Amino acid sequence: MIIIEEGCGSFIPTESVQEIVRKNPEVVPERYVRYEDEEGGDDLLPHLFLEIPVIDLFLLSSGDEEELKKLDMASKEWGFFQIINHDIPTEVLQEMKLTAREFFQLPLEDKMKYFKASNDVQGYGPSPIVYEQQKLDWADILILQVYPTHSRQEKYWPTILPDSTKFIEAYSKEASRVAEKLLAGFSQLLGMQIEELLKMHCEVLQAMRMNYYPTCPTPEKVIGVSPHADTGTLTLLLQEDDTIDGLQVHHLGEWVSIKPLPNALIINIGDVIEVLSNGRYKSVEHRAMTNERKERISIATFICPSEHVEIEPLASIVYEDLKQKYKKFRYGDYLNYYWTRRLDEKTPTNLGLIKIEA
Ligand SMILES: O=C(O)CCC(=O)C(=O)O
Ligand SMILES: [Fe+2]
Repeated sequence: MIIIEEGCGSFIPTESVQEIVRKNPEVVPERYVRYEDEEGGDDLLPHLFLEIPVIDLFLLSSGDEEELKKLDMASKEWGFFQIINHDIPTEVLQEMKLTAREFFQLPLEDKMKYFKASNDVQGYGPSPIVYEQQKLDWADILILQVYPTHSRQEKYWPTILPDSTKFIEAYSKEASRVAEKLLAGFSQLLGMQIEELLKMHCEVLQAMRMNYYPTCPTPEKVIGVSPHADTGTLTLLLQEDDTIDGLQVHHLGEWVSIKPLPNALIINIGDVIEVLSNGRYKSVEHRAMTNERKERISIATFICPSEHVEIEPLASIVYEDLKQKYKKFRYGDYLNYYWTRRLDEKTPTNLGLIKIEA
């Protein structure tokens, strides 16, 4: 069965996009069509192919001043950057990519064993929605909470693939090591002790979202992942195939396509850093597009504070800026708000809740 039964929870069931394409690769159902004309509305096609800043993680974590400056600039001007010299073994990256690919290649009935309950965020399925008539994303996803280990919902881990747990854990451990180095860099930039930003998280919540974007006969009419900003502290993005474009970042009023360097990780700043820094650093809106030729797989790792942690702009920065630009919020409440927003809202309203208007 492809149409998932109505559950009692808050997410509304929709169909697997991969199945829609498998059954009829030529037709895009109406609910996925965002733009009727071939030009894709006013903003569909990116006009710019720019390279986002590249940061050498080895230099950054050795205390190199220039690299720290680059991190500052990238976080102010882009909210996105790539890291090289992250020291994650190539086979760990390869095995993670393979796990994601093998999972989505499973027959539907096997993937359905991991289908998310309607009141869960974790699990397999299309992008979750909470409004009946909204437009849908052209993607299927698998979300797993990885750390802390007691927060895992093991029923969603694709153990049908014998080594998947080992591979997901190996990659996640590396991702968390990389994140700690970046957090140390941000601590310095924000005028804190080197460990302070990490400590502020209490227990780091680390989740993984594997995104599968099937090919689409009319890619100019659909969106793989709707424009959004990530709610957490940092996101680390691994692309399965560096040669397939898809990620676009909103930069200087335009959508810019991001081309990852081979073996680099793409990092973006989430709302937590935007708020802590009183808006100096930006949690930038981004989206993913599809194409006609080849499906695309990406693996996002979200680094977030514990739900009970309260986030507000750092006093020292507010003092310098003479104005507090965001209200204090509890991270868990913010997360709940995020999951109940509409997918097809054009601009992220998630900060609307906490931004103090000028
Ligand atoms: O697939 C991508 O490139 C972006 C995915 C993304 O933004 C997300 O999972 O939050
Ligand atoms: Fe994202």
